Amino acid sequence: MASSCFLRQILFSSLPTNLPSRSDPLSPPFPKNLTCSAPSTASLSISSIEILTNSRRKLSEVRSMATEKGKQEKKKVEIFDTEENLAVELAKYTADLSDKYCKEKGAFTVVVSGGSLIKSLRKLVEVGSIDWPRWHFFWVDERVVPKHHEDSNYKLAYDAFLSKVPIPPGNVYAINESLSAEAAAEDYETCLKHLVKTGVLRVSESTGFPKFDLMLLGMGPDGHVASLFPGHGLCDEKKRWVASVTDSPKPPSERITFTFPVINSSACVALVVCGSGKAEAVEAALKKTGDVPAGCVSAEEELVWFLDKPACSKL
Ligand SMILES: O=C1O[C@H](COP(=O)(O)O)[C@@H](O)[C@H](O)[C@H]1O
Repeated sequence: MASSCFLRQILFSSLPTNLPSRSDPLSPPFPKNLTCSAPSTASLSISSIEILTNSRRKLSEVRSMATEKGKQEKKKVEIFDTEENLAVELAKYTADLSDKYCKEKGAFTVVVSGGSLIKSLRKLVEVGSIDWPRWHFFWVDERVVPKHHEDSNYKLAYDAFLSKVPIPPGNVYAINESLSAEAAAEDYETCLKHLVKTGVLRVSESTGFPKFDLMLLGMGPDGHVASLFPGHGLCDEKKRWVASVTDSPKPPSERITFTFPVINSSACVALVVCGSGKAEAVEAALKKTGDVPAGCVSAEEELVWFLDKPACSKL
């Protein structure tokens, strides 16, 4: 396949001259002082990115350098001609992982964000072979609003997805929105700890944080993931599994969010980003032209960026 492919290589260590550099005045005003609290074994040093094109899509694959433990995490960037194609491939990717984990361990633990990701999951409900009763469904972040509120990530997922598939209600872990943000975060963390004890949720051997099978994440135009915003101190959280936010720059201000150590202990992470409005943040995350939370995301086994063409227009 590679022979019929267009191949382009970008070396992260020496950026192409036609692309804005870190100090370029046209670069987005992303903070430069963000540090990530990824577990030590997930600390990565990206060496290069290869972009391959076939008739249907571009496929780029980033191989990270070895982690401290010598294990190689696989990074891929998949670029699709249209959001429709992206949605089809995202459904296949998720269904394949569901199949693998349901066979291997009898359950599939899946985490979703809110936002535009949910629309891109629409093709999943059409996949006939998924063993839905074995799914356990979580949110990487949630707004502290009633479940019927327009801002609720639960409502978004329920209306578009959960109401259409037979995941047992007992396997859907929504937050207790009657609590304060702080108490709701504690409550969710307690729930995760209980699921670890009962064997529903495994724990990463290298980090001690819960290890979800798949995390499906969106990214905001400012490069935020979950409710971890650029320059916010929570990006540095090292101990808590779930944290509260009371000063979210994007309304509503009260939220709860998984922390980076939890996100980055996942077996697989799919970062799904569409639209030209996010191209600068994609560039910042992948080419390190700015410090954005999305650039701190990693996975223990595989991280895949699903991008449409407008979102990768600055790569
Ligand atoms: O506030 C949030 O925003 C992000 C990104 O949303 P998008 O609509 O720009 O894709 C989302 O991933 C997060 O879950 C949500 O709470």
